Amino acid sequence: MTTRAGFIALIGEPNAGKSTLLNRMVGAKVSIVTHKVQTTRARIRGVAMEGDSQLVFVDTPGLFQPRRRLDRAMVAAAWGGAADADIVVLLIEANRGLTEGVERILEGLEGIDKGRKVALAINKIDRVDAPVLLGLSKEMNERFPFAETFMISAERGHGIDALRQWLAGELPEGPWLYPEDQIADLPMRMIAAEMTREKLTLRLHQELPYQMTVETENWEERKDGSARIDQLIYVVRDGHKGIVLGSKGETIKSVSKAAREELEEFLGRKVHLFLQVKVRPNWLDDAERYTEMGLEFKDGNV
Ligand SMILES: Nc1nc2c(ncn2[C@@H]2O[C@H](COP(=O)(O)OP(=O)(O)OP(=O)(O)O)[C@@H](O)[C@H]2O)c(=O)[nH]1
Repeated sequence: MTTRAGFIALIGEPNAGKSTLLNRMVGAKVSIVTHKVQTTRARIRGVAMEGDSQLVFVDTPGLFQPRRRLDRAMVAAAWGGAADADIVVLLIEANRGLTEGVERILEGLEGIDKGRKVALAINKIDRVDAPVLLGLSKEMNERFPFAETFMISAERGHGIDALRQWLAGELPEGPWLYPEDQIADLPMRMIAAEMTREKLTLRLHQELPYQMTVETENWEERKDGSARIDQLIYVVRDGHKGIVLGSKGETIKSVSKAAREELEEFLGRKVHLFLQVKVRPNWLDDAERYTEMGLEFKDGNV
């Protein structure tokens, strides 16, 4: 059996339908997966199997906020995430066409490695007539050398199978990146920890490397419908603690706010999030905890 596996970066303007498409592609199994292959540049949004191919979808947050200096770094990281992927899928809205935002993305795509396959998926085809759609497809393909064009409706499920099958066939040959039994939804506590870890990584960019972990220590459902979540952030050195806290606790405060907001959106209710930073010098050696976190340890990298 020849297996294939690889990363697919799904990019597009806000509201293009990325989440809807992801849900379609990976079915009920949209999961936030923590793994050694997790990069700081892209986050893993879900894993799908198609025949003998494993499709790992990544998301590149930050393509659209290049205002402040930090944000520019995030945008650069986001493009790095797309460049790391085996295939990039640009999702656009049929009813909006080649907007300024799409144009900006195309300019970004021109900057990444020419060998990378970029597919175009025109979404929301239920909103336009065929001639408009064909015109847009032509215009887009004249503007950029897409490897393939798909016309889909993520919401209604049209064209999704064709896209998934094409992706499966285009991924490089190689072993699966995730054991099959890991492609299930992660427990909520782990997802919550991963959200905080992601916010930390985004906020700290490259200042703080992989040697940091977040664990959900306590989860309390409150009578008013909200949840109280306590998490511990483990760093390996004393010096890292200061970086995570930031001056006057600014960094941890903004991380906490961002993570809380995402959790509230995810859970659909109010969340009280409490973060604490602890130094645990030898956590890398602690195989048991590692397994608990769903991580694998290999060659000194996480
Ligand atoms: N008519 C129509 N609406 C769609 C289709 N796919 C997605 N939508 C709608 O478009 C809106 C945005 O979809 P999302 O999946 O949240 O878009 P997104 O790209 O993840 O958005 P951000 O999270 O803001 O980046 C939602 O209201 C969807 O229901 C489609 O095929 N047809």
